[in-house]
Amino acid sequence: MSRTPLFAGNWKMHKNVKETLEFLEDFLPLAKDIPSEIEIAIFPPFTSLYAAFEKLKGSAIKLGAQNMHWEDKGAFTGEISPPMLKEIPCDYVIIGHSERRQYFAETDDTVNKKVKSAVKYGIVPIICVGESLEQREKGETLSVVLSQVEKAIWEVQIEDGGKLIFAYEPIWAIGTGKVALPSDAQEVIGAIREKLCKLYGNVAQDIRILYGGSVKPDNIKDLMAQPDIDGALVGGASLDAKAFYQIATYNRG
Ligand SMILES: O=C(CO)COP(=O)(O)O
Repeated sequence: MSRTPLFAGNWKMHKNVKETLEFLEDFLPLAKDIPSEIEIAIFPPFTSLYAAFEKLKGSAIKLGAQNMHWEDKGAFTGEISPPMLKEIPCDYVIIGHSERRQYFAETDDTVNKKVKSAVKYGIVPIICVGESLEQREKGETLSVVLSQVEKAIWEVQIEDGGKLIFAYEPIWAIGTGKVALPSDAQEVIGAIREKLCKLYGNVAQDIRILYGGSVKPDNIKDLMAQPDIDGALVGGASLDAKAFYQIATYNRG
């Protein structure tokens, strides 16, 4: 079993090119100190990706995009294709973030198309799933999340667990300061892993599953203590170099 902890910074619609470079000026010297058995990735807006790539040369920090189209080219005004991300190059792409499902009409079907396309192009998708507050209060969390998982990877074949990453992000925990209880996050993430084991067999033991939703330096340690949580997809706190560094080095004293 090999699941390298991953701390992924989803910057959302924050940081232009100048601000991206300023962040990296601060973060790169700190990151030198992060042990190699921990992986860090940042997800700037599309317009900052290439500048980030240039600045990251020679460092171990990975780069990803926040979304993409599933087709490789065509008349899709405003969209970005997988080969365009490969060209930068991006290692990862976030697929199906709840903000895209909520505000940009992303469905389980388009998520599935994007996951298939990412796997085909060798960009590792970070597939986001998570329930709303209403669904949690109605006791529907596991059925909602497991259905999202199953539909996202419908007819997706993988030969090793490194090809897919999931992020469990309860919608009510995103940007609210209300982090999930580590035991609740473990319950859902453990159930996701069980589902993946049924679908993929042993390979699923190598699929990383992250937690996301109000992750901060002061709550990461308890989350990482859970057996199935393999890292975090961090929003707000990843915009600050010091806070993101503190999250990645959570196990120091
Ligand atoms: O949506 C998130 C990461 O994708 C989480 O955002 P916050 O960490 O700001 O709650």
